[in-house]
Amino acid sequence: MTRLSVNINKIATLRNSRGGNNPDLIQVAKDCERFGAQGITVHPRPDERHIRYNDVYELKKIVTTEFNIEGNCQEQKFVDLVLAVKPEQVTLVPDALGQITSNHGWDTMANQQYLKEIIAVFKNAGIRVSIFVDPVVEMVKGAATTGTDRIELYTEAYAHGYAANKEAAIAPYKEAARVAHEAGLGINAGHDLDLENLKYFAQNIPALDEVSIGHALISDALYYGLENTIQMYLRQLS
Ligand SMILES: CC(=O)[C@@H](O)[C@H](O)COP(=O)(O)O
Ligand SMILES: NCC(=O)COP(=O)(O)O
Repeated sequence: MTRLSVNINKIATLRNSRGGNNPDLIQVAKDCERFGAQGITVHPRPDERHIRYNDVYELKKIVTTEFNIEGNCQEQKFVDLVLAVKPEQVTLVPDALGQITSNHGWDTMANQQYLKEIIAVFKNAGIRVSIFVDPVVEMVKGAATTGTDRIELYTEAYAHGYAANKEAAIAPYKEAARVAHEAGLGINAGHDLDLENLKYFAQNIPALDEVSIGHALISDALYYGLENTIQMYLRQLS
């Protein structure tokens, strides 16, 4: 069954907006797990716009499901953080500094040697590695040469195309997932997944190990409450 990892970046966004500790990120993470989340995901960015590096150390003390840290491994501070915290999983995302959010996967062909080296560093530390890729067969094949344990399919294109033509939107992801599964790669997915598009995605990607969902889930929680929202998302995966 596909695991739901709740990305709590936007809880930190709200907290930081007033300078105090409300909402309490650590308590929210505990409650997300109590409400049924099967993982906690954070994405500490160099500008610490939401998740701060210190949050990651504090979260490590309390996360009891799976802790997934996403970020750009080309930043040494990120590498040092992950090796110090040793989460269950690190997801490598090739973000540039000024991006408003993550908006592309790795070029696994052009970065093959670099990825091989940095992935080995994390795997030698006992950390499962996932790398963020677009649903492009060549990029998935390139990922399979890097030693990564999993890929995370970048699902923005699917989410944006879903309403107009869900069959067309899912097609590249089905092919990318087929190639990944045949290559022995685990399959994660994330970005802009929500209550409308999640079930269809999971139904069409049978080997899907994990989805990490944040922006839409936290937004939905404003209306439905966090406990109810997490269970609504879990029902889309059951
Ligand atoms: C990698 C990805 O698609 C998201 O997990 C990303 O972490 C979202 O980052 P923001 O919450 O900063 O938009
Ligand atoms: N890896 C995707 C993630 O963690 C959350 O992305 P989003 O749901 O905030 O778009």
